[in-house]
Amino acid sequence: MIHSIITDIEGTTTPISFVHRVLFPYARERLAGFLAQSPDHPALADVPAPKLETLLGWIDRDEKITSLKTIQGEIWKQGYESGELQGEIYPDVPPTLRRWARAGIRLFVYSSGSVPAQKLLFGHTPEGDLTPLFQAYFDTRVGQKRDSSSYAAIARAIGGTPKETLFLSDVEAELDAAASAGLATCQLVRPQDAPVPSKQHKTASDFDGVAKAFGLPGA
Ligand SMILES: CSCCC(=O)C(=O)COP(=O)(O)O
Ligand SMILES: [Mg+2]
Repeated sequence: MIHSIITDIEGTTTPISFVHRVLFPYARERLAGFLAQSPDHPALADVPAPKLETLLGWIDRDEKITSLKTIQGEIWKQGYESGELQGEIYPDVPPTLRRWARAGIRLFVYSSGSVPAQKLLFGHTPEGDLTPLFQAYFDTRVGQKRDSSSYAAIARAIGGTPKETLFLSDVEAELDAAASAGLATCQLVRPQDAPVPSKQHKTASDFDGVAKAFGLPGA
């Protein structure tokens, strides 16, 4: 019986194209301005000089480095607050999350994006503010998403039994790490994002498929 669900963002609730073609370029284009305006921002302390080139390289290699994720989140904040950015969510996600929350299932987010960036994305969707649906948010400060210790730490933080906690992601290595920590897992195989379907984990093409696979409230 699943009592808690932890969801990834990119490729799971949100198209990969939105992250790579909208969010990342938005931050990349404004990075030099951010460095000029906030040279003493604490997240820059861990960035080796030359800072602009280092950060641009990290973005280009899609490095999941906490200081980069913090800085991207700071830049996206201006975009969400001005209305230039709106968080893209797959249409099956909001109604299914609402059904699960109404059934008493506790909902959490774990993404490489910073917690403030996660809240901005779910707080500014075409369906309105989805943040009240989630009990807590986790990012790389808890550990990297391919390390099983990250899932063990999240499971301890949220309480309950790991096997009654379901982790949703499109990335098999993340699901392997979560399964090693004893969590139930399901791979989202979104046709638009074209991931390689796992042979080790249950798969679903949308959140309603997750509901069917685990006997949860669905459409
Ligand atoms: C918080 S939205 C931006 C997502 C992001 O920066 C990222 O690197 C995607 O990571 P995920 O762990 O959600 O695949
Ligand atoms: Mg993902």
